[in-house]
Parts: sequence; structure tokens; C-alpha cells
Amino acid sequence: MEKPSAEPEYLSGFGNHFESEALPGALTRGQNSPLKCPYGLYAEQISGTSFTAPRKLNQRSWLYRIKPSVTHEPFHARVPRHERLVSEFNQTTSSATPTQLRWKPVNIPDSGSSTDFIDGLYTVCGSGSSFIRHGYAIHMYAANKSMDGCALCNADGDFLIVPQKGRLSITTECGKLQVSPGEMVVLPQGFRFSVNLPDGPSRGYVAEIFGAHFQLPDLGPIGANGLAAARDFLVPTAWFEENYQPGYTIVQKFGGELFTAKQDFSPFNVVAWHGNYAPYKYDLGKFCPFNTVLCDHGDPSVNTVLTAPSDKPGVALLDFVIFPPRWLVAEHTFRPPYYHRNCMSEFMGLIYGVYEAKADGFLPGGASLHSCMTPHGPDTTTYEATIACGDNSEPFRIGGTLAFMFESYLIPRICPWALESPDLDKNYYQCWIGLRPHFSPHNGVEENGTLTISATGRVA
Ligand SMILES: O=C(O)Cc1cc(O)ccc1O
Ligand SMILES: [Fe+2]
Repeated sequence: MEKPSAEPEYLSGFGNHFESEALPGALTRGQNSPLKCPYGLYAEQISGTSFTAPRKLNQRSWLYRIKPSVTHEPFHARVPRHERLVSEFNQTTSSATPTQLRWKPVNIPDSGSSTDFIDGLYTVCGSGSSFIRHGYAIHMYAANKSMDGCALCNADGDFLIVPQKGRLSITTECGKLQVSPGEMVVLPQGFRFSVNLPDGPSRGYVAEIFGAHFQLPDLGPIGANGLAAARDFLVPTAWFEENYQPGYTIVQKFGGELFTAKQDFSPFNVVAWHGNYAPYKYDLGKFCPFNTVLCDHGDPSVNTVLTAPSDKPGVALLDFVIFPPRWLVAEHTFRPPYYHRNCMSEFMGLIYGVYEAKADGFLPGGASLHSCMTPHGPDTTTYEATIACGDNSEPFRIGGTLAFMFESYLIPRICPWALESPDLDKNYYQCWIGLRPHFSPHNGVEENGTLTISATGRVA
């Protein structure tokens, strides 16, 4: 196991135009691309949106580096091939099923076999295609070894990583980020990064979006404050290493396939950078939840941390939603999530604790998938326990738990290894089978056949 690493320094804000220098005066002034840059650096732009994207959506940064990133040998298909990454979801790569799916937590490979973040990453499901810049993939990872002498560059999309076990110490071209379980990190398309595991064995979830970037949700009637605050998002400060490293490998994820190219220096040679396209992290513990203060169960959209928009107003390519510790105060209300069918598809993961709708079987590090219009809701134990409590309107604090959801309007197809996995819970459906009818035609109805509603809104 490696030594615990200290938190690096960060800049704060969401979508700001940042600037950072690891050496004083390393940033150019007054122009981006002078004939000669300070310290003899090369100027290089990385674009996260097309050059002509509207100004409010336009994302790009300028990196001032010791050598430009183009100085590498040609790309070749990586050997061995990575068999479990998908970025185009069709009948040859994946299958459709409306069944409720749930997976137990995957075992982290033991120290006998060494697996780094790249080897340990595998696609569970997704929709669309990175080639047509529309869709998403949901991956999970289980790794036990730091990436060594190599950096990953994802040409397909942005990664939103949610570690569940073990910290990630991520070196990027913009600097270093340390991400603990309970935090999340976004590594936008195209940045080279390397993942170290300071705690050893590590596991987590990844949403990858094609052709869009995450933004903060609109707050509507909530007002100007609440949910995730822009100032709590942290961006790395410039950090570089100047070393001759023969055989350094750049791994390019391109169309779901991995390609490698050799170079003789570290790609983390950016002495200064400025711009609004950069990796960032966020501590989910800083989220300021809003919810009902009188009755009924609000829709989970109120817990949206970040959203990647589709071209339809208000419809997400992918929402990242959390279920954090909070007070439940609703009166005469079934407080757990309601039973429902959703036109959106819901992939869920659990960072720690017990999820409020599932008393058993949904474990930290596990996952569930309820696709478009697939019915789901609280398991039998949760339903019966809630009803047995009666109309307990005392405020109750749900603590010690953090679940999340990736929700999309595109319907996911599932990868074969996820469907064939020994971790797939074949008995998942059983968690609802015990729900029995409580219907009693003679209760709650007056003799003249109309429902009696009490002043508190309860059926008498
Ligand atoms: O299915 C789930 O558990 C996620 C979810 C939670 C909630 O509080 C309301 C709706 C919903 O889909
Ligand atoms: Fe749901």
C-alpha cells in the first residue's frame, strides 16, 4: 500500500475562467499564443466544445507545457486488448431487457493479481454512441494498483467518477486532485490523467457522457441558493514534472477501444494553464438538500448535483442525483420513495449505509438498474415496516447513508458480462413478491359509497 497523500491545493468555482501558474510569470499576458512563451514553454489549446459553440457554452483551456502533447510515437491497438469497454451500444455489443436488475458489490482483485484503474474499468450498460457524440456509458471499476508509467486520455466523453472504496489520487494535465469516497470528480473529454490508489484496493462507479458536459441544474423556485453551490467545486492548481521517462505510455480511449503510444517524458509537464475547461471535484457532503416540509414525497430531481442536458428542454442526457443524509418531516405521508414507473432510466449505486427504499440486498459497492417504464419501489420489508409504524409524523433524520442515481432519457443496453456476472442478483424480483394486497373494500368508505377523508388528509 502506498503512503497516504496530502490534499493538493485547489481553485474553487464551477465553470469559472481559472488561471494557475506553478512558476511565477509562466502564463502569457495579453495573448494566448505569443511567438515565444515565458520559460520557453509551448502553448497548446484543448477545446471541450466546438470553436463556434455559443459563448455561454464554450469551453477551452490553454496549457503552457515543456513539450507539446503531440510529441509521441504512433498509436497502436493496445495489447492485451481490453475486452470490457463499450462506447457504441447496439445488438452486437449489448442487450436490451426491461427486467429489474441488481448486482452485488464486485470483489476487488486481490494483491495476487495487479489491476490498475484502466484494467479494472468495465462497462455495465449504456446507450447511443461516442462516434455520433450522443449517449452515455455507465462503468464500474475495481482496482488494486496505481497506474504506473502511463496516462489515460478519454477521447470518447467526460468521466464522472464516484469512488465507493479507497481514495483516488489523480494527476491531470491541470494538476492533482485527491478524491475520497463521498466525493466525485469529473475528468472532461481529452485530458490525460493517471490514477494512483493511496489506500490500495479501490472500487467505484463512472458515468461517461458523449457529446455534452455537466452543468449545475437550474434552481427554479428554490431561488438563487441551494443544492450544490458553485464555490464548492474544486479545480487543480498547475503542477508539473520535468523528467526524461523513456517508455511512458499514453493510453487513448477512442471509440471504446484502447490505443497506446510511447513517448519519453511525462505528459504532466504543464507549468501553467488558464481557461474554463478543466477537471474538477466536489464533496457530496457539502450538498444542501431541499425537500418537502409538510407532506408527500418529492421527486428525486430535487437532489440533482449535476446535469448533462439533451437537446430537449428540461430533459437530461444524464443527471447525477444523490440521496444524502437529511431530515424526513412529512406528515401523514408514505416517506420512502413511492412505487413508480419512469420514462427515464435509473442506474443506482450505494456509497455507504442502507438505501431508504431497500432494507436488504442493495449493498455498498453494488448497483441496480430500473430501465424506462420498469416498475420499482420500496422492497416488502421497507413497505411493511413503514406501514407498521403507523402515522409517525415525528421528524426523523436519515443518517449514515449515501446513495446516488445516474438517470437518463436514453434507454440503456446491458453488456454481456454484466448480465452473466456471478454478482447479478437472480432473486432481485423476490424483494417485491411479498407485497400483499391491503385492500379492504369496507374500510375507508362510508355507507353511501364515498371516501371519508379526515382533516389531516388521511383516509378515515
Ligand atoms: O427508484 C429509486 O429508488 C430512486 C427514486 C427515489 C425517490 O425518492 C423517488 C423516485 C425515485 O426514482
Ligand atoms: Fe426510481
